[in-house]
Amino acid sequence: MPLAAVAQLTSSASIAANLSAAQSLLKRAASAGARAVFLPEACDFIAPAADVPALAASAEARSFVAEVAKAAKEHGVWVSMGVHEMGEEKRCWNTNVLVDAQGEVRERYRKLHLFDVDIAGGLKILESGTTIPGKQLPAAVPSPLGQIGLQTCYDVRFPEAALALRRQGAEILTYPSAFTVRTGAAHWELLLRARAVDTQCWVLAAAQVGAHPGSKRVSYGHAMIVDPWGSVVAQCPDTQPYEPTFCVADIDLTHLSKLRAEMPLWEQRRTDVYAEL
Ligand SMILES: O=C(O)CNC(=O)[C@H](CS)NC(=O)CCC(=O)C(=O)O
Repeated sequence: MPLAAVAQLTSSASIAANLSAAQSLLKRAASAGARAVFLPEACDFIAPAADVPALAASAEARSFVAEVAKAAKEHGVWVSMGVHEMGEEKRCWNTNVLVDAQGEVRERYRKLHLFDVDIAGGLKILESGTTIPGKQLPAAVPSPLGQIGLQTCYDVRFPEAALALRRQGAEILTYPSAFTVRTGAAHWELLLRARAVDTQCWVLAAAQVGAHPGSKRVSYGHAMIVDPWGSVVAQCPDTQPYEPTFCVADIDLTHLSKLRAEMPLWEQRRTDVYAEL
């Protein structure tokens, strides 16, 4: 059974430092036997909104995916990574890039749902200030682990997208994330387990953790792997000081097929009564 590694780390505004953290995680995960490594959202950099356009346009940011892809090839692992992809008018796409073990980009998913919230108690983030929303939901990508459906962070709150991915074949859903501490404490595990149970998919959720140097942001962490029954089968430690780390699980598709046969949700939907989502 193929082993998946799901990472947890603390990105800063230094793209070079973040690249070296990613490279070393790939090396460690590959030597632990992982066939694929899942890096969090914004693993190229996390910086104050005002600095995002210049950082995203920098040479280091533009070569980040190619450098990680080189490491993927060197270590023979697939990689999913969340990065800033420079777009138009000083805004970027928030993209989950999937690279195969030959270092070839297999898919780029641009985050559909942007985190524009103003929650009483202080949490105000306007992701659309720096980010262009994606327009497409690419089909799941066949991989040695199974069919991978790409999502990102806040997307986990929109079950329609997860159901659409399952409908066209996903067996694994990825949610590279940088959840806030407040919303994470309330909803992170609940949402990930709910999406696993709704779709009967494996859920791989890499996460940013802790205080990001050079920015006011603090991320919730708790990177985890949820099986299609909704059990949390692996989780990264929450002990401080945070170090780049990963958790692993065997991605068992026999377990998934058995579950889908025992509880055939997709044959039981009453789309004669309500609209298919
Ligand atoms: O902006 C970057 O550099 C990286 N992107 C993020 O951190 C994004 C947008 S601000 N974070 C989330 O979507 C958190 C969602 C969340 O916390 C929730 O749904 O509760």
